[in-house]
Amino acid sequence: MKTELLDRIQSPADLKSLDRRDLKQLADELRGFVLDSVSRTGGHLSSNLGTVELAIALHAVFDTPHDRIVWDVGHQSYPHKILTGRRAEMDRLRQAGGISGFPRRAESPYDAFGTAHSSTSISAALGMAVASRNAGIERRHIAVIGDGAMSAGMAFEAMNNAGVTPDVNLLVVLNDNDMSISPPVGALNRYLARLMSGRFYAAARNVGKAVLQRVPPMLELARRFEEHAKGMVTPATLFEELGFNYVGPIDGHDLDALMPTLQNLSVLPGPQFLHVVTRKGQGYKLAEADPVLYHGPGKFDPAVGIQQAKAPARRTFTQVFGQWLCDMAAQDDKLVGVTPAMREGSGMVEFEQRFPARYFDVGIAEQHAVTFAAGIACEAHKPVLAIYSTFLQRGYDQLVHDVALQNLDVTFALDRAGLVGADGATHAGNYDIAFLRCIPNMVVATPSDERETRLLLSTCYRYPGPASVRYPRGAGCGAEPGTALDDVPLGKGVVRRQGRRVAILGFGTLVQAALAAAENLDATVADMRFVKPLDQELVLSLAASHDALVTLEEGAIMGGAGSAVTEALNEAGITVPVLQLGLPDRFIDHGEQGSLLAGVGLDAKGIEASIRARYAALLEPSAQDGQAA
Ligand SMILES: Cc1ncc(C[n+]2csc(CCOP(=O)(O)OP(=O)(O)O)c2C)c(N)n1
Ligand SMILES: CC(=O)[C@@H](O)[C@H](O)COP(=O)(O)O
Ligand SMILES: [Mg+2]
Repeated sequence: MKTELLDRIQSPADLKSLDRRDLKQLADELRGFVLDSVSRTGGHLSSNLGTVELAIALHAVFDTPHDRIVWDVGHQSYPHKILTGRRAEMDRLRQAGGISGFPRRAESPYDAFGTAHSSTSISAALGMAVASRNAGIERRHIAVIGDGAMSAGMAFEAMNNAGVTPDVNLLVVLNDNDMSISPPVGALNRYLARLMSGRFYAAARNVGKAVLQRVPPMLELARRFEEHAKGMVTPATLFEELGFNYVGPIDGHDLDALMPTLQNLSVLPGPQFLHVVTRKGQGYKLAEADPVLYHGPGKFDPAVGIQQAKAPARRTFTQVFGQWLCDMAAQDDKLVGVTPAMREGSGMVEFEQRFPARYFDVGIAEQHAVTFAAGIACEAHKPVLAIYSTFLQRGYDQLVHDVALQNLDVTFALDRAGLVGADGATHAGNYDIAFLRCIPNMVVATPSDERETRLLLSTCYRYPGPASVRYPRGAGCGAEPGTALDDVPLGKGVVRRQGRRVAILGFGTLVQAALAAAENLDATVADMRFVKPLDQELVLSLAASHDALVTLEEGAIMGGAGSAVTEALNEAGITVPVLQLGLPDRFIDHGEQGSLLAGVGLDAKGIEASIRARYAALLEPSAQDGQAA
């Protein structure tokens, strides 16, 4: 692959000397490089193929890193990373010790704001703009936000605030590719489509001209209001009504349109809004045709594209959930499925096809999703909200205030619980056990394998209040989930292996590693199934029949399932040594999921080692066996 011009780019300063023709060639080279490099590492592809020209134009026009570019979500920031001195590091993208798949302040001065959860860019850029203004610093602040991310509450809140904040150097670039991960949903999306249609295009072009003439934004707005009142022009865009100067839509792959428009906007004060139209997967035919499949692929050969695996892979927990959802929906017509923009990731494709009237993709709107589910539950329907653990963090107040406080019957299917691997700390679902178990009325279930996942989903679904079932990213141990919709007694665990001296109380899929470790230790292993209600009886009986306990969970130790066990023992006035194993009090970077778990001592070997280290005296064979004899 030819990279003659790309080879000359060490930093964005090198872009300044390239003429328009060179920049276009650079775009071709950069796009080829992105495709080649993502096909070798895996990562987010379609979105990055769409931001090549935008990244070039922004860095060519603005004075980065003095000027701030804030990429929303940041999954589309690879061209930016490559242009800002990280080309050589793309080989280790999202791998342990390598660079992140998202912008990170610690990684580069060009990464103005750390992201990965969506719709934060306008708030962050506005905050920076206000700080710069107050400090008297001449600086531009640019938020680049996708049409999917634009649909979230935070983006609207920020626009609402920015539109009346005087004298801020803020430019919002809406990167509109008419796609979220899956096809976009919602009224804003429809509105954007109308904006792109001919009816609005002429009006938008006029606004563009007005901007270029440097008419002060508010005056311009007032003028158009007046004209509109007289029925002379088409209506102002929503963004203008919110106090922004709206320019566009322009072709985001056309440097001849992008460069002069950005240059003009770069000297205008006040909130500016540029609407660019791009294509997800641009330049790679297979991704253009199927941007969903190429949103976040693993490694593949670009010459042939993503291939179906020959041998059927082990079932993922997501698939187990998706199948359960369809089966339960077939049995119970009150079941309603809700996803905040994660249809594929949450395993709801088949559910949507089979039960379209009961499927709701509410957009990137976790807060709304939770309260929407609460409303459905008020009317005696049974919502199942499928949500990644990390994204439920967005809907915490809604969970407490709208669902739990009213004891509403909402089932939370929490995918990606625990360490997720390549996406890293931003996406790790490490906190849900701790933040859910402290909420009154909540049930918190932690299945240990695929079969248990199905059982606990049915159990929580039938529980007439708020209940959550958490399961990790990827495949389980291969336990056949079956087709039944049986449930299990609420708040009761089961002993999986009877041993002596030490009892391991496992919460979730680490029970499998505990069983392996227990063989060498001759320890007892209990699959606790529920963090809440906790099986107090089982905890107390294990404490009475063993010298020491170990709690095990793929979640933050602080406040987690282990804490629930120690609280129960304290309450009963029982003193027994308890070793709490789980995730430490630090953020864990990206890497391969299994290695990350091993790195924090949560594989079978690490669990055995921790238990031996803590209970060395207890496990000393001669001393104990001698006593026993
Ligand atoms: C709060 C939150 N919810 C969900 C996601 C998952 N997610 C990542 S990218 C994405 C789609 C974003 O669409 P858009 O902003 O239009 O960007 P595009 O991929 O089209 O470039 C979603 C839903 C997320 N990162 N953060
Ligand atoms: C950027 C983002 O939030 C998603 O694209 C996420 O990376 C998907 O993760 P999964 O691959 O686990 O579905
Ligand atoms: Mg989009």
